[in-house]
Amino acid sequence: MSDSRIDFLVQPGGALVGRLRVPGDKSISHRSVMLGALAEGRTAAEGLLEGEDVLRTVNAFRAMGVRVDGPRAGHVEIEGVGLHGLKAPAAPLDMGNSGTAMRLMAGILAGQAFDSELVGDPSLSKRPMKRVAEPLNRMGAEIRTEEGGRPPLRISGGRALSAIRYALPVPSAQVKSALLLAGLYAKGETAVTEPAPTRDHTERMLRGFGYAVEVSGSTVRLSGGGRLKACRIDVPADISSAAFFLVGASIAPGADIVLEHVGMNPTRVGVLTILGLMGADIGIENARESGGEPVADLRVRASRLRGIRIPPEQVPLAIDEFPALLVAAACAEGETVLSGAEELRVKESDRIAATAAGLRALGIDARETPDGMIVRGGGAFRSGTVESLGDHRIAMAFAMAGLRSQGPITIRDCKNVDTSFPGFVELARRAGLGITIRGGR
Ligand SMILES: O=C(O)C1=C[C@@H](OP(=O)(O)O)[C@@H](O)[C@H](O)C1
Ligand SMILES: C=C(OP(=O)(O)O)C(=O)O
Repeated sequence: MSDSRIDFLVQPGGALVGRLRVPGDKSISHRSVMLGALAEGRTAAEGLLEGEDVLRTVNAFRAMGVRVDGPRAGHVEIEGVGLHGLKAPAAPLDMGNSGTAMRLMAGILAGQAFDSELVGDPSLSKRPMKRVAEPLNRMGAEIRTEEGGRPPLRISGGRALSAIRYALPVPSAQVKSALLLAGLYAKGETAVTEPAPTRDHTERMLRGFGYAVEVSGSTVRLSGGGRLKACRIDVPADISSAAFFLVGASIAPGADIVLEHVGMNPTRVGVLTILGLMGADIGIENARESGGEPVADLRVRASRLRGIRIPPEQVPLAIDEFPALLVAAACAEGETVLSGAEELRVKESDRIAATAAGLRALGIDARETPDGMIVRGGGAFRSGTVESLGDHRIAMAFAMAGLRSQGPITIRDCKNVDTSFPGFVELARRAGLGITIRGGR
């Protein structure tokens, strides 16, 4: 987590070939550590993501007295302290770049007997937190934000929480999860209704830890006062990390890769649906169930993509994949229209603005709209420099553009790739991308 900047330099051409496994799912990894810490007994997980975001979650629990062995080579063991066994941290808990860590931790900390504070890096410090603070305060928590609902979050302990029924104003698995986690500490039944399906890893994993969770239609319910029992977890490869290779192999002439053990949770496969509509050639092999989550190997071969109107209902199911999908759109014949995706403006960067600017820097006709983008594709990228704005997904998406570029591409400020995908450069290079790291500015 050094301050030195790095850039990526990507040479034009190449193809992606071979078999590879991308690192563990970030959403599932955060939740494994959180529920493992709050459970009774020793939880063991395999395939955990050792990205900086997840390490922030690990360190936060260590600072609250939880023993965590590892992670090493994806293996971690957590000595759970039970729902009421956390200790007051001596200093603010630093969630780094991670929105998931900050919002889910807010739900957990709202139910503790001690005061706490959640802080983040400059990117996280700009992101909206009222979306969790407001409903948690309605449950009886006392969470104060900075001006404009931004971090830090100052959480007063010792409040008795009562369950609420809450309709999420925006589709957000992070807000849903924060409320469910606070609901473990609340008197009565917490009910969260979503306007559209979002990732359901919290619901699945709570059940894996022996906690009763009821799902009917778009509403999730649980009652406070139960216990979590330690379990074993197998974390699948992250489909959001696989997405870069799904796009890269689709746009690179001659590409043929297999991505192994990819998480195929139905609330996460929007990227496959959207690429499928664009004409991508993705085969699903060896579909199986592993530790409560569906997984499969994905075989991807180069294909001619066509522009589409992205169905708005797919947006929450592919929410982190749009930087990569829009790079694919730039290589597709005709126009691609993304709408209903205003949430992209409040991620690690404004991903609509950052992706449109990056595409234009590489000679592509990309027009921003308030809630999406219109991209005219079909040609190749030209040589240029893309500002990632410190956003890991912007950096990795534009690295793949090199596969269809007429000249080298420089991508600036890429060190945050380590938040979600440590080893990206090595893995991409081994698969055939001409990518190197430059000590930046
Ligand atoms: O719950 C999660 O693990 C996540 C939910 C999504 O955020 P929102 O809930 O803000 O949409 C996603 O963008 C993020 O990368 C991970
Ligand atoms: C939005 C993301 O993560 P987070 O909200 O956890 O920072 C992401 O990984 O793309």
